[in-house]
Amino acid sequence: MIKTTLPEPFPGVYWVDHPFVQHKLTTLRDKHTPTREFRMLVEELGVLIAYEATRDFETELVDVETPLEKAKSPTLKGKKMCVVTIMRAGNGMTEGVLKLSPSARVGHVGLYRDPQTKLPIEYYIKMPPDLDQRTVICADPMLATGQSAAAAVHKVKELGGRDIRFVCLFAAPEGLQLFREEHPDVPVFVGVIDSHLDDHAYIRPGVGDAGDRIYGTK
Ligand SMILES: O=P(O)(O)OC[C@H]1O[C@H](OP(=O)(O)OP(=O)(O)O)[C@H](O)[C@@H]1O
Ligand SMILES: O=c1cc[nH]c(=O)[nH]1
Ligand SMILES: [Mg+2]
Repeated sequence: MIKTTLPEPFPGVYWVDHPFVQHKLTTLRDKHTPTREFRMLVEELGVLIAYEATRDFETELVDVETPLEKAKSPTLKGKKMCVVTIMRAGNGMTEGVLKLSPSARVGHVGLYRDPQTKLPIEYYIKMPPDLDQRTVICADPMLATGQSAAAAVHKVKELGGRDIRFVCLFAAPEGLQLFREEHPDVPVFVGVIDSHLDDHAYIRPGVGDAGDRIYGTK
């Protein structure tokens, strides 16, 4: 199980309450934040949330020679990672997660929410073959009803994923509950848990449509 010092508002849900994270999330909320800054912040927050989601990775001591002397110093212990990006909006966060671990493999799950049913429709899947040997970090900035996140993780499991974590920026309590019921084995690392979902299943107060704001499509 994940060891962390973070406060837990729900079992298995870890709130990244760092002041810089909270500050950047507030800038994202602002409807006046332009596309360029929005995209940049989502990427930065991808680094910061993934930083907490990987806190329990093991290290081992190796020999290193500094300019002054020989020393033993920790390195990551053979942990192989795969970042699974939930398109489209997940791509913004994934860029950040990859800054932390540039050699990670990347899997893609293409989903969009049907505006009527609010259910996710799958349009693309591509995963590396050895998912069972990797720690999988699924990234999507928005967890609203939780249906997209749950469907993406079902797909990852179907294709071999075992050690899975979910990283997001904004979550609704309803979505977190659904996700944890479907995937009690998958911890969630979240920037903020908002108040509720509105009649269109948008997170309130939220940020609006994250994909549209990252890519300037509205
Ligand atoms: O928890 P849910 O109710 O399933 O909603 C969350 C999903 O909605 C958004 O994607 P969207 O369908 O807008 O697709 P996009 O990323 O292509 O904009 C978001 O990025 C999540 O994937
Ligand atoms: O609030 C929401 C809900 C789903 N998708 C978004 O981008 N925002
Ligand atoms: Mg969208």
